[in-house]
Amino acid sequence: MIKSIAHLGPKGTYSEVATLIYAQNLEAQTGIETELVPYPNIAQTLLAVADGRADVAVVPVENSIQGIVSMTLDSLWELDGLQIQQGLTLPVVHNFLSRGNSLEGIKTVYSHPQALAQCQKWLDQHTPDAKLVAANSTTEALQVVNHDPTAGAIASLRAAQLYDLPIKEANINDYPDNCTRFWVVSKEKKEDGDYVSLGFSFEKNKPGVLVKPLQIFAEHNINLTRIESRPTKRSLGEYLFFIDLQKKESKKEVNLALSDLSSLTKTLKIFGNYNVLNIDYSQCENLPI
Ligand SMILES: O=C(O)C(=O)Cc1ccccc1
Repeated sequence: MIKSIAHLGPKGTYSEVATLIYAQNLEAQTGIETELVPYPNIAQTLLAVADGRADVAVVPVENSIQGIVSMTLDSLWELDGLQIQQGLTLPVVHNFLSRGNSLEGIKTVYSHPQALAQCQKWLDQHTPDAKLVAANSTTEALQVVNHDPTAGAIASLRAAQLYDLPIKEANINDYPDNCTRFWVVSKEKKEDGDYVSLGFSFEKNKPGVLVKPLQIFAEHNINLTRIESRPTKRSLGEYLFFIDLQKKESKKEVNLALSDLSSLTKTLKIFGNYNVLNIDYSQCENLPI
């Protein structure tokens, strides 16, 4: 039974928005109330599930403009036993919040690195001389912004409402249709779902080492929807590989491919079988304050 849900905080983050919607859907299905618990960064959010303090965690994993959230993949690899239960795709609409009178007076802009990067063109055009300060989340620095009229932040509509901060400019994304994929993670093993996410490492990275794994998926007619490499942190040039694949029609083929893959790799971790819920932006506008 899910009672405690960990998410990247403080309140008002896009992670909290995704978590609130997930919790609303869960409570509608089970009738059980849940408690949302904010954590200061993604690693601690996932650790809370790994060590049993929370039942599930909701963490960002990929953005349509900036790609992967590396801390999520790195933490999932390092923490054993975590399984993806569900994917959530959230439309992300960034706003520029500040108490300052004009954009010309802005000297510092705070936000999560992904949010800063997703609005880089807007920042270059409107606050070119401001110092950009990366924070653990879009809302970590809102107390500072609330007391310094030369400071601004990139954050959600919900954050503006929660911290009573004026929106100087709304929807400053560099590209329309900005979406972030979140994973709902717990210790429960799940066998069904249209998607599978996995990670693997080799004894030694040598030329062509990736050819055989890719051949295995091709021979089993399996569609890979994402492939990423991440440093092993052991030595420069040594990589881990993360793959998302679609399992829709070929559950048997996927299981055969994963069996073939396990004989090629030093470590193979299946992070889960899951489905993805696409959240409509209208669901983000009427959340409880
Ligand atoms: O910091 C937040 O609000 C998060 O939830 C991480 C994030 C940052 C930017 C886009 C999507 C998620």
